[in-house]
Amino acid sequence: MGEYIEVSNLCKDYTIYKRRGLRREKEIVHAVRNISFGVKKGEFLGYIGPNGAGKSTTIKMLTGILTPTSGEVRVAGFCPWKERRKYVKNLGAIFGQKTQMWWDLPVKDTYKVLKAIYKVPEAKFRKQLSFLIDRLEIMEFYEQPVRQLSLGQRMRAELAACMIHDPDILFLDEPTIGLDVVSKHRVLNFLKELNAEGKTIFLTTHDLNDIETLCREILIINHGRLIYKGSLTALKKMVALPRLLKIRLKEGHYSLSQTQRKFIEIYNGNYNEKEGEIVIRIENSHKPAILARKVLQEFEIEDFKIQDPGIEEVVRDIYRN
Ligand SMILES: Nc1ncnc2c1ncn2[C@@H]1O[C@H](COP(=O)(O)OP(=O)(O)OP(=O)(O)O)[C@@H](O)[C@H]1O
Repeated sequence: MGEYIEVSNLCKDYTIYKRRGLRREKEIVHAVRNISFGVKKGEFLGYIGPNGAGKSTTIKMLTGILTPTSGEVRVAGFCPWKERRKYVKNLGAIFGQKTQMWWDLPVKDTYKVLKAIYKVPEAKFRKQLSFLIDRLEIMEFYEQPVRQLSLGQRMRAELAACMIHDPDILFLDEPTIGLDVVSKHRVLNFLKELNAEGKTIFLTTHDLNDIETLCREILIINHGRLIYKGSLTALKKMVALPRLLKIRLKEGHYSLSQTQRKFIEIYNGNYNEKEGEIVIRIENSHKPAILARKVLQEFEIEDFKIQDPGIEEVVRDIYRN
């Protein structure tokens, strides 16, 4: 195939034990079920799916932390769990929920330890470190122990840590979790820059706006199965959800008459009385112009707009199937 990341028929089962009265019963959880896909070098791939879909399990197998129940994976020519030693030189990984840094060490010492672990030559280390410090604005907390950092600072420090050895591939499992707008912006810009320079990035996140900003390709996983691979634009076309008509009522007209309520009901709309906002899905059977005219006759309107469904809605619709 010649893909940079090649995954074929990948499966992972976990065995769990559940108590049933006095007996302990064995149960198999099929976390990843027969997944196959390929990723090209330099791609920025978004790996998304609802809670418990199997995202982290997949990333753990791709980074060699977990051995699959069956199936094959090749990343940059390596089998991650069999050739982990050699493989990690090419690899940077972040698991947003856990830190990979040493809690009591100052940030700068963490980087020195990593330099030694990855045997990074001094000159290369200095160059890479100054690049990371600059882009991720690390200087302000460089001397502080990791445990004193804010979440946003820690995530930036963490991102730098996984890149000390300048790897070609990054696996990022929720790298923007809990970040404020400013920190997040910084991290996303940095990832964009890395990708533009040729790094292959595999990103997992629940933040679909991040995906929309960054990823050309997405994979969607649900109940351990791959249910979509392709571009976001193609996905939106495929799902083709109806557009939304959003109507804001004039202040003082938020409490609706019987007829107005009936109107909303007929069009299967929703009404938020606190905001004075009506939302109606424009189904194919509706003629938008006629619908708009009727709305204008029926309500005292401040403003209205027609919106395409956002990525959130498109993906939610896919998860449902
Ligand atoms: N160590 C484990 N032992 C048993 N079951 C597990 C283990 N790790 C994960 N699972 C189960 O496997 C399934 C997939 O979990 P996984 O963590 O891969 O999902 P996820 O898509 O990353 O979810 P989230 O978005 O919530 O992080 C879930 O049903 C989960 O309960």
